[in-house]
Amino acid sequence: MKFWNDVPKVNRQFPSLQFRAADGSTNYLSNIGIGAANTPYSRTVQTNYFPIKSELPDASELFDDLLKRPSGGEGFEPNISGINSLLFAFGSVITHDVFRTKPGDPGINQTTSYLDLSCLYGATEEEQKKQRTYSNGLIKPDTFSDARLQFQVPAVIFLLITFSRNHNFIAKNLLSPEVNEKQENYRFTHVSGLKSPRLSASRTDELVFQTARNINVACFAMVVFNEYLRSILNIDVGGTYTVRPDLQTPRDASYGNSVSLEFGYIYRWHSAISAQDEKWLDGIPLAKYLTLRKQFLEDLNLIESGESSAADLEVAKAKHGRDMMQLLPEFGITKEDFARGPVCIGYHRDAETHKFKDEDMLSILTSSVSWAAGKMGPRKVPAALKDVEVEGIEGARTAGLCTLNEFRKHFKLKQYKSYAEMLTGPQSPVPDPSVIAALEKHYGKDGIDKVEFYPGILLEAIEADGISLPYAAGRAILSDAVNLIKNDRFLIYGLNPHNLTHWGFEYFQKTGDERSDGPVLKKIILNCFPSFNKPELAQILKDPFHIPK
Ligand code: HEM
Ligand SMILES: [Ca+2]
Repeated sequence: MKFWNDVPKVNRQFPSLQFRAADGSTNYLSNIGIGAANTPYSRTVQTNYFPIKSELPDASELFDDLLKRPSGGEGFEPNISGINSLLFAFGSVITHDVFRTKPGDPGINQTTSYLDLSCLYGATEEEQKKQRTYSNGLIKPDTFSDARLQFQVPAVIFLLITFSRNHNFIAKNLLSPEVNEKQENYRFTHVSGLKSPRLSASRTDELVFQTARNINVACFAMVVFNEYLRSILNIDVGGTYTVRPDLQTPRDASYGNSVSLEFGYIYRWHSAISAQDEKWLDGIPLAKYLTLRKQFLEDLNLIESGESSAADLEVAKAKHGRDMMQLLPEFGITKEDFARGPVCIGYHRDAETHKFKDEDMLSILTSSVSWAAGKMGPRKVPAALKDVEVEGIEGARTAGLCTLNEFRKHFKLKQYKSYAEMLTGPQSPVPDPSVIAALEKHYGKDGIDKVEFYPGILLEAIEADGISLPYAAGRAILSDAVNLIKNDRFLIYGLNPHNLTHWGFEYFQKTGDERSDGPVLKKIILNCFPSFNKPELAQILKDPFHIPK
């Protein structure tokens, strides 16, 4: 038995497969498709609740009565933990990295179930190609792949673009003489006459691109561990306690990861949107855009299912293009902006450099640090997101998700016996009678066991600790984070100097830089905006997801 156990029975490390596939496949070789883009979501909780769908509450009325934040700034209350809008902008980058529900088919995830910056690099080979320059491992400046994000608040886009700049910063460093020649023995280039590998220019590009991508994803993961998860758990961001799974023993698991439908709902944190971001949302014609997009995607589904022809595809694309062009002026976006890739509302790329202005990016990122995130709970979702939420509620029904009590049972939490119990918590010792009345209207007088997982998960009483999430969400989110990270072989085994180079191994870590005191996001921003690398900026970014005291 002793000898038998020495060799892992499912081999998890494969030195020649040190780069991620564009679509996330081959992360776990015993099941190469697990977590790949365009595969089914998994289900976490089994349900015994199969209601007649037509008898369920009307989703639009549910939103108006239970989810909608009173408008005009009245409904906003700050989150007591002092967290800011930037935390949720980063949260949005994370959630869109792992959830991209197929319109019209909520069981399918169109992106990779791994934290791999798929919103930046693309979630398929085809999408990735569009991001690359195919020269020296660089990607196209200041652009990103996932067009869903272009109608999000600018902080989300500027965070993603910071990681785009970080990629090119890394790629340039890998090819510098200090790294490529001195430290890595011409790992990336061929120099005739020297003992260096015979690499073509395209092989150099591929090696630098993929290595830079791995280092960039390591940086992203490090912000998740060092700043994001610590802020969520309310652990001192400057402290030494680590939540890095690759430093814990045993470094095991890696079954590959397939995110679940339920977690895609748990992470819909629209109720935390800041008052400033809510105001911004009210100023854009989001509903018009979503209607256009829905029509287009329905057309695409008909084509995919064989009900329409390839010629119809061209017609649908041309029509969508025309419709979008008409809408652009309302968003303040020019045709030139749009032609250069996904846009950022209110901001323009320079015609020559194709880059956003450093000042614009930093102004948004630093303002978001000082904007309070919202308190969660009933009636906290900005009205502008009504269509998104109605679609969400209906999608959860189509997918046959469980009830709130079934979800709680799975996570070994007590099952509620009444609406009052569900709404009572440290921050709401006396539940709001009008919320109870609305629940009775929709789910019946004693309908607690019928409250659907979604929107139920948004309505529960919120916790007093961490970032004051609703109870079940706060409990479950950690299970998801652990699986997401511990089942990714690149994060568990791949963060080493052999895969990432010695320079890269130092760069992604909190203490590997000359600014050893700081969080990783601060380091990245200071590196990517060198002319703004000043003590004032460093101070603002020291604890980037909390409002400065
Ligand atoms: C003002 C900011 C935001 C806007 C305008 C927005 C908008 C949207 C829209 C339009 C959708 C429908 C799916 C799609 O993207 O096409 C969506 C879904 C979603 N949102 Fe947001 N959102 C915002 C902030 C956030 C934040 C802060 C989070 C979490 C930290 C979040 C998490 C999600 C998740 C998990 C989904 C489901 C994604 C999927 O399954 O495809 N969103 N949001
Ligand atoms: Ca991903």
